[in-house]
Amino acid sequence: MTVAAVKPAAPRRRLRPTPGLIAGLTVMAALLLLALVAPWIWGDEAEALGGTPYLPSSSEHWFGTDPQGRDVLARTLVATRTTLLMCFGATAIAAVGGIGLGAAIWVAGPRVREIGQRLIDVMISYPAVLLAMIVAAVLSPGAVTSVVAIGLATCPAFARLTTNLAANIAARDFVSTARLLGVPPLRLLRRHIVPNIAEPLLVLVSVAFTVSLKALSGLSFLGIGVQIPSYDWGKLLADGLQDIYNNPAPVIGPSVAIVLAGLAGGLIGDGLAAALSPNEGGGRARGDRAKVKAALGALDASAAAGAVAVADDLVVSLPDGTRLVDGVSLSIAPGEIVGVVGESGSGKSLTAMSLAKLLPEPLRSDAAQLRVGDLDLTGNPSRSRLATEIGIVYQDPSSSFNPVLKLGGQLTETLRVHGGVGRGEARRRAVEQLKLAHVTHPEARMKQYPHELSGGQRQRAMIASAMLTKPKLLIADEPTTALDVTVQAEVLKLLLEANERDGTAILLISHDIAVVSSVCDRVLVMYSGRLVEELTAGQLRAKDAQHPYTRALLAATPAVDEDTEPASIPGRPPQPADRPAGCAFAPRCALVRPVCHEERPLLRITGTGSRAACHVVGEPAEAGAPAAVEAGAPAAVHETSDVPAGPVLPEQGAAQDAEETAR
Ligand SMILES: Nc1ncnc2c1ncn2[C@@H]1O[C@H](COP(=O)(O)OP(=O)(O)OP(=O)(O)O)[C@@H](O)[C@H]1O
Repeated sequence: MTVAAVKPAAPRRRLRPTPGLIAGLTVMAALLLLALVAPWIWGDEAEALGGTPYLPSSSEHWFGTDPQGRDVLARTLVATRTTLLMCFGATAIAAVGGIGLGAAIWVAGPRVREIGQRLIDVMISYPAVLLAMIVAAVLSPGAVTSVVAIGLATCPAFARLTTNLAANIAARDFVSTARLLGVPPLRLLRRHIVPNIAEPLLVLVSVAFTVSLKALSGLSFLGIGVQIPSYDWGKLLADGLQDIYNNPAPVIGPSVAIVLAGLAGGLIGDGLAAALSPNEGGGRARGDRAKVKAALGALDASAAAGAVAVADDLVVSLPDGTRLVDGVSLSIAPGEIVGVVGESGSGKSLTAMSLAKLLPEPLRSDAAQLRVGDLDLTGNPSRSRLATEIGIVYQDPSSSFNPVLKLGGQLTETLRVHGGVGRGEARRRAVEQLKLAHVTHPEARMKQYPHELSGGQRQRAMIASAMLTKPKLLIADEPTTALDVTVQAEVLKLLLEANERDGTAILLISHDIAVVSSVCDRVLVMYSGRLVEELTAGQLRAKDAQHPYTRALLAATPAVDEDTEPASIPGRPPQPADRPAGCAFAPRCALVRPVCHEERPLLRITGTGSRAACHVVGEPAEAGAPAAVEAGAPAAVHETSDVPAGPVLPEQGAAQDAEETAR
């Protein structure tokens, strides 16, 4: 599997500075300049004693004088340095500590993560200033104590945002791919998670600056912040308050300064949030569904010796024992293209992800046998072998690649990390694969970010990436669903080319019966986490399906070359937790018998050579019994013979193909 990247790079995003951002940055730059020069220019004036205390505003002292007769304007300007230094210090502690804490919680296992998140929630529910006041009161009051206290009190906000954003990014396809590549958690965090959550964290930094400013000024105002002879704006505000009813001038200077700095922080935060919007780019062309069919032809079934992938009695379950995939057995021969169809939630993706050992937490898989080649997936298989022997193409090309890394690095990483291939050779092979995948300007693409490619080009690049190590098994999970139909046809053609060229077996998951029946050799039909029928693509094309569910699916598929209206399947599949004891399809099946509610039907070879899990298939049709579906239903159901549960061996699949050919 070939995806993740080598060198983190700054995201190439279209920065659209808003007037607010420009204003905020300008004010902040002016304040920073002031912080730099004010102590040199007005330092002496600000410290000079001997003046008249509590002087009102005058041309000599714009904001009057303080209780010691010092010029308040000069002191306000000089206090800029201390105030900003404290704010930046507290913000840095909050950001570094909070992001570190959030990252540590995310990297830790699910149990620690849950406890950590609860603790953060509790910490956040206490106001930061209150927390800081307690810390400042317990330790001796002073500038450093206040900075540490406010920094620590703001940490939980960063920690919570980090864990939430990390969890969000961790669910993305490119992170799954990196996990498949065996990237350790810390590296995953540094390379794939942090760069992708940097923008919202940056916005939080500016918010934290404003929060720190208010909190630190508040602590100094209350007398538990900066202590004499040091002073910040909060301390100046407290000094001015002593005679505010007679002489309000001294509070104006520090008040204006606090408002200005707070406003600058807020404007920068809002401006950054608005300006840093990613450019997904790429419009979609229009097309015609018929071209999908026209562009594609069926392939001959592979007749190789040993299965390249086997799942025997695969169960994927939730921690409470609910079975999301319930006893699926399948096998894929080398070079074979096996399709998996079924309604949404039928367990297609979880079955496929089990074969890549990429189940999301907290799901677990159990199987009598689960392997790809000789790689036993029930244990702890070599990550390196997993990465090179299994390729994955995801549904959404926009989330398949890490958006902040250039394609070149992402394409070459597996070869370099797991194949021991040098940088130059890895790039050469990546460019070659891009060419094979008909990616335009492959050399230039290597230097581009994913968002600079159209959806179709990205999916081609994804296929090139997945094929770089010449995997034994390529899992394509709805690879065309997010694409326009004309691009769909080209992408499917690419998969076929890769299959023909390298003999890679493909597990193709799709909602679209037309797609699987034109591309695949064999098709598995899933319903409610179970395999209900297994038939050849030829049988599917001929609408020679046996299971009432498959026939209903066929009838519900709109045909471009027929006038018949597609028939919808009444009802909905059961939730995995409410799956009925007998046949899961029974509540929706027009051919249902009492036995269907009581006994789970086993997969049995039918008279046509397919395998169907149905009590009714093979039984003589009852007089007057309603057809399962109006359209696409065969004239009669065929005889069946029981077969033991377990994966269909390649020989069995080949026998079915031979049988079909003979017919
Ligand atoms: N991480 C998860 N936690 C809990 N339940 C899950 C999780 N992932 C999937 N499921 C549930 O498992 C069942 C099978 O999901 P799966 O994604 O395999 O279905 P699917 O056939 O691939 O559906 P779709 O075509 O919509 O992708 C569904 O009921 C789904 O809600």
